[in-house]
Amino acid sequence: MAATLLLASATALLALAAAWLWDYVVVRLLWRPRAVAGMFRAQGVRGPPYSFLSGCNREMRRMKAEADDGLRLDVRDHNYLPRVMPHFLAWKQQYGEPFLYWMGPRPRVCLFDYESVRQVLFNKSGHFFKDDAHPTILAMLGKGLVLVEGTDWVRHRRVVNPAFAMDKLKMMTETMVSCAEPLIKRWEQLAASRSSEDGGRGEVQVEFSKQFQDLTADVISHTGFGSSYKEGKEVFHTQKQLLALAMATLLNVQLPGFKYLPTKNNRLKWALEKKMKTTLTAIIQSRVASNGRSSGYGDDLLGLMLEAWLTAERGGGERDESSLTMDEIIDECKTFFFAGHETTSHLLTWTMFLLSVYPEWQQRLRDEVLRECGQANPTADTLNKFNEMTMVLLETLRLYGPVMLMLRKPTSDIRLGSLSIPKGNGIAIPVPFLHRDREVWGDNANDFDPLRFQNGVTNAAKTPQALLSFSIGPRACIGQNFAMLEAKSVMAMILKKFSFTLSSSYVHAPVDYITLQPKFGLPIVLRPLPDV
Ligand code: HEM
Repeated sequence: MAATLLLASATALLALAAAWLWDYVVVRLLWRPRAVAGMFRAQGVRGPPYSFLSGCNREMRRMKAEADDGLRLDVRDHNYLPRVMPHFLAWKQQYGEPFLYWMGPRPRVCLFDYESVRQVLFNKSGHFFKDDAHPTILAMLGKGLVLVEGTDWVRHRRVVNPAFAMDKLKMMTETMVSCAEPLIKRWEQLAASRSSEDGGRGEVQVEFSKQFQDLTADVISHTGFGSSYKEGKEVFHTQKQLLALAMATLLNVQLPGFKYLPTKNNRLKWALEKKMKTTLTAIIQSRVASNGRSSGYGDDLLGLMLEAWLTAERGGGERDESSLTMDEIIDECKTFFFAGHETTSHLLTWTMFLLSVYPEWQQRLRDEVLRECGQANPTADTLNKFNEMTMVLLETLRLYGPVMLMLRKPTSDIRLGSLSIPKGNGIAIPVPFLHRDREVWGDNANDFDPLRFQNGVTNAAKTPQALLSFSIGPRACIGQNFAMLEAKSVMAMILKKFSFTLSSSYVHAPVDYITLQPKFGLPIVLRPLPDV
C-alpha cells in the first residue's frame, strides 16, 4: 500500500515536472520568442535575434564592455550614447525605431518617440505596470513606492504624499544646509593649510563623486530618520553593497527558482537584506517607543509614515486598511533611502562637472547666489529666487539625468499609435535618446545650453513636458522638489566659497552603474574665494 502511494506520488511529481519543463523550456524559451518576434515583424518592428535563454544579454554585455574599454570623451562632448548605450545605438541604426530586443527570454520594445512615451507614462487606468525588478534590486529597494502597483500604489502614495508637501520640505532646507556646512569648513581648513605651500592660492583637490554620495546619504539620514540618522547611515552602507551585487549580476540569466538556491551571491544578498531589516526595525521600534506617548512621531519622513501607520491603533480600533503594515514601512524606508540619495548625489556631481567645464555659467550662478544671499546661508525663500541655478540643474538633468531607462509592462493588450503590444511584453524608454531628439530639442540638442529652460520646463522644447528626468504622469518622482532644494542648497554653499575647475586627472567617461556616473569619479580643484 505504502509502496503504491509512493509510486503514485512520484509519478504525479514527475508529471508536474514534465509539465513545468514543457511550459518553461518549450513554450516560454523556444516557441514564445519566435511567435512574439514574428508578431512584431508583421508590424514592421525588427530587432536583434533571440538567443536561447540569454536573449540579447551576451551581446549587450559585449558591446558595453567594448565601448567602456575604448571610449574616452572630450569634456565638452555630451553625447555619451556610444559609450553608455552602444547596444541601443547599434540596434536603432540597424533595425530602425522602435526595435524589439530580449532581456533573457523577456521581450522588450524600445520606444524613441515622445508621442508613444507620453501615452505610456500618462496612462492613469492601470494599463502599464513597472517591469519585474531584478531580485537584488528588489532586495535593495524593497517593495516600496517605486515598485508597488495598482491599489497598493494608491495606498502607499496616499500615505507618503504629505511628507513631500512643499511646507514640510522647506523646513528641511535648514537641515540640508547644515549637513553641507562641515564639508565646506573642512575644505576651507584644507585650503588654509595648503596656501602656505602654493603661494597663497590654497588649491585643494577633492573627489566630488564620493563626497556627494556621503553628503546626500547624510541629508537623507537626517531628513528621513531625524534623530536616528546614525543607524540610518548603516542602511546606506548595506544598500551600497547590494548595489554592487546587483551590478555584477544584472545581465545574468535569471532561471526560475534560482533566487531560492543558496549560491554565494544569494547568501550574500540574504545576509545584507536581513541586516537592513534588523537596522530599520530597530530604528522604527525605538521611534515608536520614545515618541508614542507624546503628540506625534516627528516631522521627518519616518515620523510622518508612522503617524499614518499608527492612526488606527491610537484610536484603539481596527487597523485602517489604507495605512501601511510594518513590512511596508520598512520597504518605504529602504526606497526613500536609496531613491533619496543615489540620484541626487549624481545630479550634484554632474552639475559640478558642467560648471567646471563652463566657467561663464559658474560665475553667473555665483553672482546669483551672492545677489540673493550675500554671505548668509541659503534659506527656502532665497532658493526659490535662484532662476539661473534652476535652469542649470534642469539642463544637467537633461544631459546627465541619473535615471537612463524606464521600464513598463502592459497589463492588457494595448495599441500605441499603429503598434500593437501584447500583454506582458516589456516596454523600454531610453531617456538619454529622447533628450537628444533634435526634432524636439533643436539642432543643439547635444549642447549644454541652460537658456533653453529660461521660460520654464514646459516651454523648453517643441513637445511640452519633454524633460523626462523625473518622469511625467502619475508615477513621476515624488522626491523631485526635495532633490532640487537639496541640489540648490549644496551648490549655493559651494559657489559662495570656492571657484573650481576640473582636475587634470579627470577622464570623461560616463558609465551606466544603474544610474549614470563618472567612471573614474570627479576630481575637482577648489580655490577659496575672498569674502565679499
Ligand atoms: C535628481 C534626483 C532624482 C531623480 C533624477 C529621480 C528620478 C526619478 C524617476 C525617473 C522616477 C520614475 C521611475 C519610473 O517610473 O520608472 C522616480 C520615481 C520616484 N522617486 Fe525619484 N528621483 C530623484 C530624487 C528622488 C528623491 C530625493 C526621492 C525621495 C526622497 C525620490 C523618490 C522617488 C519615489 C518614491 C519614486 C516612485 C514614485 C511613484 O511611483 O509613485 N526620488 N524618480
